[in-house]
Amino acid sequence: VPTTRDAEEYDYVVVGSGAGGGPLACRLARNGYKTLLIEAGGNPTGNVNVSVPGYQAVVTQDPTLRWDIFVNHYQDQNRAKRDPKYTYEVGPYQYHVGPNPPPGAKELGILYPRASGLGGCITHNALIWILPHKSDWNDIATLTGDNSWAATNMNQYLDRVNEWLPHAPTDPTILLRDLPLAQHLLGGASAIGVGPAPLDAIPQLANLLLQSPNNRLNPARDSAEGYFQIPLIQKFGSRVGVLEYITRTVEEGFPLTVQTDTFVTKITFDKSSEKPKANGVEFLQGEYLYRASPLHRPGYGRRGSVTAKKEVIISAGTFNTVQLLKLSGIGGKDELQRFDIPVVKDLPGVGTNMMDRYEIPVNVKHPKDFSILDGCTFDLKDHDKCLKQWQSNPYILGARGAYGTNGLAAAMAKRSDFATTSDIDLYVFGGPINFQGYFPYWGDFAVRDHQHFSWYTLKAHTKNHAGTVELRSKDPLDPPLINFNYFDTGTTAGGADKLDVSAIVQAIRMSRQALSDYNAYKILGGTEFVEENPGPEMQTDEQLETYIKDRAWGHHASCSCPIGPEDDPMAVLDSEFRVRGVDNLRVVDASIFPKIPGIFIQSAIFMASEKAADVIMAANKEESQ
Ligand SMILES: Cc1cc2nc3c(=O)[nH]c(=O)nc-3n(C[C@H](O)[C@H](O)[C@H](O)COP(=O)(O)OP(=O)(O)OC[C@H]3O[C@@H](n4cnc5c(N)ncnc54)[C@H](O)[C@@H]3O)c2cc1C
Repeated sequence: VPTTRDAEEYDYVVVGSGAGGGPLACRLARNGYKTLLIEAGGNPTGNVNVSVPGYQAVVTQDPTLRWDIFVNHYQDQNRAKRDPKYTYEVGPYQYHVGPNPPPGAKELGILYPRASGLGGCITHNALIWILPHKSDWNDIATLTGDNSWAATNMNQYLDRVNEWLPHAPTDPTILLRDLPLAQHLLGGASAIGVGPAPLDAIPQLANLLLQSPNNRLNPARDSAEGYFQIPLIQKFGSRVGVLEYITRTVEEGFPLTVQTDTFVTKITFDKSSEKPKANGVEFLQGEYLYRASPLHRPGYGRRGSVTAKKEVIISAGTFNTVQLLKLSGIGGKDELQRFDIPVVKDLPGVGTNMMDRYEIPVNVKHPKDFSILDGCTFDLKDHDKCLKQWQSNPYILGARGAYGTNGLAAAMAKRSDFATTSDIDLYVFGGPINFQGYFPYWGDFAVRDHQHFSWYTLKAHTKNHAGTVELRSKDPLDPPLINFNYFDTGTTAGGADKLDVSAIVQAIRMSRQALSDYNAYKILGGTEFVEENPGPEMQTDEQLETYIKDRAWGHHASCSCPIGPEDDPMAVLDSEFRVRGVDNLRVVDASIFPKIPGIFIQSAIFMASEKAADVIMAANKEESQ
């Protein structure tokens, strides 16, 4: 394959167009810098799967977007197999989930959904928009001594995000037309201590659901317990995010070049001076090149490379940024030498410190369907009446029906008894789905019938930071080896694992309280239900801890290239996103955080991305003076 060097010269080359890279590339271009945004995936503009909030689960199955990445929650595969989501490969991109695999099936682990396409995981995520806590930023300022990370200063970056990102809660009337669903939501309100009297329940619930979990005017917002409807990244009930911002930036004529279907394989360095200087990237061009894509075909891809006059910025996400740095010679030297990769900079922290949240459901089943889902087939086919309704009412949110929501109707926010700061650390979402975590075709499973309701917990401010991302091979198209090292196999100092699991036990008990309080609103006519998971037999702390440790999952992987202080040998980045020990190379994505931020992570990444743009432009101005 001939090697071509791109004739164009760009100021900045940004690799990866998700939450980190997309907004950054747009901001640089909008300030006049010639920017190249390189994205491994294609351009999903016009893909209805992406636009419909109600498809948030099934879009993760879209073969044109998805990367099937499998991870280990536990390295001990026998322990890992206690999770019914444990998956085996039985043929190319064909899977067996759960026990009793057929002979010859290959162990894979637990599916970790990732999207590859313009907009990254923002094109397939659950749309939930919850702002970080002040402590997330103040802790970085304290750790690094760089006060520009202080929460008071970070506020301006939220304002910048708000310039391009629409977000709003769903119209509560969509939810409240289904009285048994409303009955469950009232149970949740009651469990968190704000349940209205049964006779006045619906108008009061509507009022409760108008409250925002993001109220910036409330100084006590970070520790405020309560009951909220969930803001989504959407406009008139359609997903709007990074993809649209990138498209607009190009259409408006800013100097942004977007190169999709281009997989970056290596960062190149000028090694003529003592400190290596990043000066470009090498790539392969073609669709679905990464082996994690179910549409991958072996043996193609056109080689190329491009130069960056000023800087290269890596935003390939928590797993792929690590892989790319290591393949380019930046990582722990022992690992690099094992794969015969010349060491550019020995940085042992690359691919360590990885964090995630823990999530777990309580699922119940009713004998009758939830009426909000009548006619919803979640399959993009002509018979999908909910899709018709969504398509016929493009400008009236309340008229778009169930697909104008992401299916997670409301959440209880709580500070657990095991939190070590004043911030809330539990979000417990309720919705008419059977959500049990991620495995191949989990989206189809979650909506296969319309009789399930789940209270599903997201544990924030988790303490485990023992996750790692390591090379599996020297081949850039091979997904890396990802170990989260959950609970007692991870961070245990100070009883960290126990604090995490105990908070989740408390959340399960709160979910059950909500299910019990459902009965106080029988006036709304909901039927009885059966608890399927964890199941009524699971009552003691020990039983619930086992259920959690066996089945918990996460989807906010982060912190694998952490910012840190100069004297910390495991810090990968300085407080200005610069990779230590080399010039002209930064990282801007979910991997940069020293600690996992907030409750939902996209808002924190967007804000960091806007900050990075500021920092990069300021450095450039300084240099040219
Ligand atoms: C199923 C799911 C639901 C979620 N729901 C929510 C939610 O509701 N709210 C929330 O706040 N967060 C949510 N998240 C998390 C959030 O979407 C991610 O944390 C965030 O998108 C990560 O941003 P990033 O920039 O680090 O990486 P990504 O968004 O993953 O972007 C990385 C991009 O880099 C590209 N890339 C990778 N390697 C290369 C390479 N070598 N060359 C070129 N390009 C490359 C990828 O194709 C991808 O487009 C969800 C995540 C998942 C998986």
